[in-house]
Amino acid sequence: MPTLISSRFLLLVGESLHLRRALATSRSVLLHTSVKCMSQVEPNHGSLTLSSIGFQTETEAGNRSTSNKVKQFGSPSENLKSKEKPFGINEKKKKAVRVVEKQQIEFAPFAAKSFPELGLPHVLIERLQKEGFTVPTEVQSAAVPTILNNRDVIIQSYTGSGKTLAYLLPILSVVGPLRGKGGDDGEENGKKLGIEAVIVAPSRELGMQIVREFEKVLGMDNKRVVQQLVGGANRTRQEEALKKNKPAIVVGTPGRIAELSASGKLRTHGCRYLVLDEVDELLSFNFREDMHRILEHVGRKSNADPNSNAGKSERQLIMVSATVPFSVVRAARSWGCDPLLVQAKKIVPLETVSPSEPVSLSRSSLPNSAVPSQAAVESLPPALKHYYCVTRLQHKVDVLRRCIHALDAKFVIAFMNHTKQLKDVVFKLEARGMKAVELHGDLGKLARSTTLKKFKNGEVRVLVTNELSARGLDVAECDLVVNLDLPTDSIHYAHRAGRTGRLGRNGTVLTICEEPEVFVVKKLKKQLGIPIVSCDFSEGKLLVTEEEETVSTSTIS
Ligand SMILES: Nc1ncnc2c1ncn2[C@@H]1O[C@H](COP(=O)(O)OP(=O)(O)OP(=O)(O)O)[C@@H](O)[C@H]1O
Repeated sequence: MPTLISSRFLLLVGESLHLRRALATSRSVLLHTSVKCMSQVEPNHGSLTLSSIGFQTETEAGNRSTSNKVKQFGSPSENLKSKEKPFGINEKKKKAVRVVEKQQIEFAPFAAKSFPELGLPHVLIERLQKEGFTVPTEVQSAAVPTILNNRDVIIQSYTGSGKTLAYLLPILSVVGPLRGKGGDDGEENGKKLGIEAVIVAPSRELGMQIVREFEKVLGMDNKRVVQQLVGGANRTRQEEALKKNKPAIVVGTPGRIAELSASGKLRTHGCRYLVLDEVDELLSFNFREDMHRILEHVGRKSNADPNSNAGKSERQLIMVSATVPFSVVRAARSWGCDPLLVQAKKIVPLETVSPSEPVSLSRSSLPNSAVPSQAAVESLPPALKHYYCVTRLQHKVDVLRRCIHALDAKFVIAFMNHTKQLKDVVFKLEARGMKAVELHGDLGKLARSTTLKKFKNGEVRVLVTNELSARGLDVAECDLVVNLDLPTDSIHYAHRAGRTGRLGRNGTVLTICEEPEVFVVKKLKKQLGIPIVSCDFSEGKLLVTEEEETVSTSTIS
């Protein structure tokens, strides 16, 4: 039975962060369970500065816990101070979190111009430079120091804004061969510590992409520090690799991680970081059981007395997505410890987020509203152009082809809702001399990765796919996304659209629909707060036909 504890009561009695964590972790709150105390939120404290939450540079970065094996970076006096406090956040800083007044966040490191400003270890910065990463994105500027300061977070920022590095860098600052001076050497009294970071992603593709991002930063020599545990791959081989390589970081899908954990082949009780990437998807009904196991076991000491606070979760919880409905906020409050919401230029305590002010794209709060939510816009890359074109069902592929020619798009992702129809579209495009390929969950693992490779290296121009590719797929060059079928809601629209315009690039999104579906597009337009302009294609050009816009003829470059 869930134990319901009033957050107001907790705050009134002035419990320590440590106690809050213990209470939070001792609750047996089911995913999606509505926790009553959540309605009793603190008054709005406004945004926080990084310094007010204790942001420090490499020489100061704090430790999470006295019992945690990770040592401090930096000065001994700072270390000593931190050791006296649970979770490395001293009382002063804790207070600052509680009483901070509304204030604009305009100064560094939100606008950090280089990675060294974020307090990362030197050796890690060198690796980043080698890989061509020199300037952090805004969300990285906000998230890296916050995570380094041991805070539980939800990271919300638009698609393609670099959220993966935003959590990967602070983890690699502490775990593995690129860690800072005081980081964890992966051993205690000569014994290997085991898994120190678990990263969960909702699909194999996304899991593998995250592994590639880790490998990019780690470099070839250190690849074995991270291991993928995705479903569909050979489980025995994964178990053998776990035994042989003793990775410090695993990245996988909920099913496989939960399976290996239940069989005792994956020991994560001492784990320090739990990352839930695309968290809103992970908290969906499909993953409920596996996620429950993961949340209950990762970073939880197996021999801890359930009635005692000692040995309770020391893990740091990091939740990530471009779309954060209120269910995620609720889950973070239940499973995390005083979590912060980290966005590109803003950090606020989660307590200040209420259901009526969604973080972004809350299904429940944006039904028929004519007023776009500012937060909703934050899920989409700012440089995207959105169009829709009305046609008959049988002409959709023809419109797609004409659009590709008009925009001279080179890397096109076309979304449909049903797997069966993908083949037909591929066939029609190929028949008209346009290289296309289908990608969906019914393909085997090998076929899926071969298909993706072909698309990424430009062998095929159009990837015809379904919702599988809507989240996380990172093809920098993708310049056009087409909805051949309407997405089910604004969340799905945002994730599909986010496959283009990545990291500040230009991109176009075209929704091809039939006349009776136009009202859905108009609804999406309102919910997202973006112009989705009616268009047509003629003589190799895109013609804007929206009445309320100035009717103009334009070629989009
Ligand atoms: N600071 C940076 N400088 C240059 N490239 C970067 C930087 N940060 C991230 N990237 C690159 O940008 C691309 C997009 O990053 P990433 O996939 O993490 O975005 P995202 O916000 O997680 O997107 P989505 O929400 O769609 O999953 C990746 O190829 C990544 O390597």
